[in-house]
Amino acid sequence: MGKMLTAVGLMSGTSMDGIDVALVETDGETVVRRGPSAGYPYDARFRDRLKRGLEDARSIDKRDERPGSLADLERDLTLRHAEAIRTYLKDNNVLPENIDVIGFHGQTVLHRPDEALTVQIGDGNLLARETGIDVVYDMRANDMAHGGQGAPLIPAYHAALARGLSARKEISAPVVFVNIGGISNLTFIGAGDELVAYDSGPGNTLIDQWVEAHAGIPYDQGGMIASEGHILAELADRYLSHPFFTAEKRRSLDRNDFVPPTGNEASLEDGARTLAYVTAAAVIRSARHLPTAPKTYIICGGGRLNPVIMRDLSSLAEAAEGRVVAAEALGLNGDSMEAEAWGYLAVRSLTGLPLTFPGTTGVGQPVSGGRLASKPADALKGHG
Ligand SMILES: Nc1ncnc2c1ncn2[C@@H]1O[C@H](COP(=O)(O)OP(=O)(O)OP(=O)(O)O)[C@@H](O)[C@H]1O
Ligand SMILES: CC(=O)N[C@H]1[C@@H]2OC[C@@H](O2)[C@@H](O)[C@@H]1O[C@H](C)C(=O)O
Repeated sequence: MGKMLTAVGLMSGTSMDGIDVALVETDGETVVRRGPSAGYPYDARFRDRLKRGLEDARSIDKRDERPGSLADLERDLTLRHAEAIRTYLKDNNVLPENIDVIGFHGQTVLHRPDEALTVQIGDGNLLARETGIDVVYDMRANDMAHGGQGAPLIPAYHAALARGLSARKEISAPVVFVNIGGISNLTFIGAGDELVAYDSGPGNTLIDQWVEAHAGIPYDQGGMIASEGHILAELADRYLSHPFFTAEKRRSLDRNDFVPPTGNEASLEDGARTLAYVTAAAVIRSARHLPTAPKTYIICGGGRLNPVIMRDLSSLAEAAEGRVVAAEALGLNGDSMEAEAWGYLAVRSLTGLPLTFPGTTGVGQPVSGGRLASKPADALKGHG
């Protein structure tokens, strides 16, 4: 076993709902301990600023450009991450000097894999100065520079978790991890640790945008709105016949690749119901491109908290002899898994281990990645 490091991962995902923080102890291969985790939600005003940031990012053609509001937003986003770290460490009685590295995802504001362009805002150097901890950030860029899609990156961590689960009797192989965040992605672990992963379709973003526009709320909590509606077959078919599902090659998704229905296409309830179905059916449809049909689907991400999505997923998976389990049923944490992954990947980056593989992002050969921002030489900064 290599040198054991303690890493804290920070994730601000495509749902733009807040910052997830989690701790892992790892040598970059084996995850020895998963520590405490926490979520720090963004307030509505900051979410609106992030949404404006996505608009401003549309004009970027070089990844270090920061047009419009983006420079200010990057700074404020980073300061919010620093605050999240401080609160997390204090609440969990962890001293900053006991953390070897922070894995910092930042916020994706633009993702155009066909143009080899992916932009995550987040200032690693500022975060290192603010926290007094080394930071590994910008972990998608090197994959793209080597011909990969730049996403998904979590599969290496899923593979490490799967190694720890292999003895569990309730799991039949092959296993697939499904992350239902803003966008959904899946990681298939086949015989001999074969790793195949890709984005699988819209996750919660369409539902979130729909209920925000029609009910002024950020998401359909507990699927309550969807459970009052009916699936509109024609609308569902329109989403599920998108060329994304039938294309020869798997590609990673940008938040704006799928757009919500227009206002008069459905009632609030029928829209939410149909989009929940689309989320589930997109996963199963994308799973058709896997080498063999999965027997166990392990569900992570916020979408697992929507029972309407989970019921649809279960019945669609059962029809193909698969079984759906939430991450918690296996002792995993479906909310903090991405943050854990970013901590794990930061340690892999420090040790030069690959973050991505031909089977996960389409990169030509396994590559490492990430940039290191070292903590200030004069050790810990005060927080004033
Ligand atoms: N209790 C709940 N009931 C229904 N849906 C929920 C619940 N809690 C969270 N969600 C959904 O999950 C979303 C957040 O999921 P998650 O935090 O996994 O996304 P993310 O990390 O931002 O996305 P990505 O994985 O695409 O980067 C919310 O926007 C919401 O739609
Ligand atoms: C470009 C980008 O930020 N992509 C995200 C997004 O959210 C889910 C899906 O699309 C996945 O490809 C990725 O995040 C996960 C955590 C990943 O890279 O593994």
